[in-house]
Amino acid sequence: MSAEAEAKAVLRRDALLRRKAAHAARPEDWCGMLRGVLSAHRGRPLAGYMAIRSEIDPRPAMVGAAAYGPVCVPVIDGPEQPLRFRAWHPDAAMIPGTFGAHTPQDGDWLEPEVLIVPLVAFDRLGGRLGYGGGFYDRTLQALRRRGPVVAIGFAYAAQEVAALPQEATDEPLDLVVTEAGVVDLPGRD
Ligand SMILES: Nc1nc2c(c(=O)[nH]1)N(C=O)[C@@H](CNc1ccc(C(=O)N[C@@H](CCC(=O)O)C(=O)O)cc1)CN2
Ligand SMILES: Nc1ncnc2c1ncn2[C@@H]1O[C@H](COP(=O)(O)OP(=O)(O)OP(=O)(O)O)[C@@H](O)[C@H]1O
Repeated sequence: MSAEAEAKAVLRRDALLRRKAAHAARPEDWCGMLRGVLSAHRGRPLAGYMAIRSEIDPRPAMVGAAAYGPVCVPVIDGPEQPLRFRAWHPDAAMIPGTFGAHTPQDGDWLEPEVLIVPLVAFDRLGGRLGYGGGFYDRTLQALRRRGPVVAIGFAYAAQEVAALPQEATDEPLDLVVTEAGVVDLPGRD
């Protein structure tokens, strides 16, 4: 393991503990800020996600967005493969997917232009730490080669860390939204 990967493993453990505590505290309106940000992107194909464990739940914002345009959620194609995205709507039949996140039982495959990205930790440069599969890095790299995308990290404010170690394959977030507001990313303005 590289030094960066080892440092990430330590940060991941600590950030997951803070995420758990934030999730257990059940903030009253955790999704209003995300809804506000997404209102600027109405009608564009949007990828959400089905929350697992203590992830902050974007579903209320996805339900809102589904009234204006296509919404999809990630499906794992295989290890070391970019994610694929299947159309989702509030009544879609869901089945358990790899690693526990639910995925639509059937439906069209979509290419999102706006993505709500789950994460374990973020920093103020748009750095993101996930579960370590590299899925979103590969996915954002592939999507950005094809056209402009907006990657919106969604997290509890408690998941912020001072600085994440950067690996060459890390794909930055364009924006980070928490239950408390839009995080200022000075390095990305
Ligand atoms: N809600 C949600 N959906 C998502 C993701 C996510 O982070 N959150 N993903 C984002 O990529 C993909 C799923 N990727 C995941 C990859 C690993 C683990 C996981 O639990 N890993 C174990 C270690 C597994 C191992 O090493 O064998 C762990 O962290 O304990 C979870 C999700 C696609 N869908
Ligand atoms: N585009 C890529 N091409 C090849 N390898 C990659 C790519 N993106 C990531 N990886 C590999 O995947 C490993 C895991 O990446 P990282 O720790 O950044 O995952 P993560 O962003 O935390 O996970 P996830 O996105 O699945 O939630 C990296 O160490 C890297 O070797």
